[in-house]
Amino acid sequence: MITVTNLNKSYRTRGGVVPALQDINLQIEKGEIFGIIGFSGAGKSTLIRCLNRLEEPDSGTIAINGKPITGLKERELRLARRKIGMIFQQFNLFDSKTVFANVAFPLKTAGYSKAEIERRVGEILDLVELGEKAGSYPSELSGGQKQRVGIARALAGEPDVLLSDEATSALDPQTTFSILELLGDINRRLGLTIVLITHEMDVLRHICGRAAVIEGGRIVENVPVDQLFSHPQSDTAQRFAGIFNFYKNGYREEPGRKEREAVLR
Ligand SMILES: Nc1ncnc2c1ncn2[C@@H]1O[C@H](COP(=O)(O)OP(=O)(O)OP(=O)(O)O)[C@@H](O)[C@H]1O
Repeated sequence: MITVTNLNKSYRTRGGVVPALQDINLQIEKGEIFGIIGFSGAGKSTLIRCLNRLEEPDSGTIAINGKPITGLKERELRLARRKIGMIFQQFNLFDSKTVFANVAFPLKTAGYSKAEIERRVGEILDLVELGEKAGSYPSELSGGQKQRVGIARALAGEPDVLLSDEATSALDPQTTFSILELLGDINRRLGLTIVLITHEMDVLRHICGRAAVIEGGRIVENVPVDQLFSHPQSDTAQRFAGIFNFYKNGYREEPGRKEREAVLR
């Protein structure tokens, strides 16, 4: 379970202080797939990056399975982060390393034995159906395959939580669907808690049970996804749901998916 209490975060820039998150309170249950939506600049990435302290909160607390993340010293934080996997829109793979070496990397730095690394990487590559690509380099893979490597690397250390920062935004609809299927499957098989930022209502509807809507650094809605579509309350949710329903009801031949996403950004 992830518990966020009274979280605040602002950025200090040359132009002044930018409040990015204000008084965030959130509870995400173990094994849940939890969505975060909001327009560009709303604070989604800041929130998800605070969960593993890639961004340092100004105040408030975050606990994962009862263990506080905030307040940990450097070394303890490094250990805690091993149980929090993360995947990114641009995959963030090492281009000069093979698929095997990319997935093995976090295990090596965590001090796993060579035999254990061989076993674990083999297992996890099979799980993401990339067993035959172990010796390939990222440049030899499709976008969907690269993201599968990203997922495998994030899962290698057997995390409790997977954070996904727009992991499917760079992928075509069919590949997006296959990555979502994979995440859903991993969630079911491993009981992994997944926190997922998305701009795509299709993604939210397909995989998330509950979602928070962020507006101007504040959570303005935190409800089951069905409710977000049927009874959107916030301005953001109404616009997301409205645009989604507009296209769903037979206007698909108008602008394409990319234009739709542009509208949502
Ligand atoms: N490193 C930074 N320095 C200064 N301001 C920042 C920084 N990162 C984010 N911000 C500001 O904080 C606010 C929230 O940004 P954040 O990236 O969390 O939004 P987002 O909802 O993830 O947006 P997007 O969908 O465009 O990625 C914005 O006003 C943004 O300009």
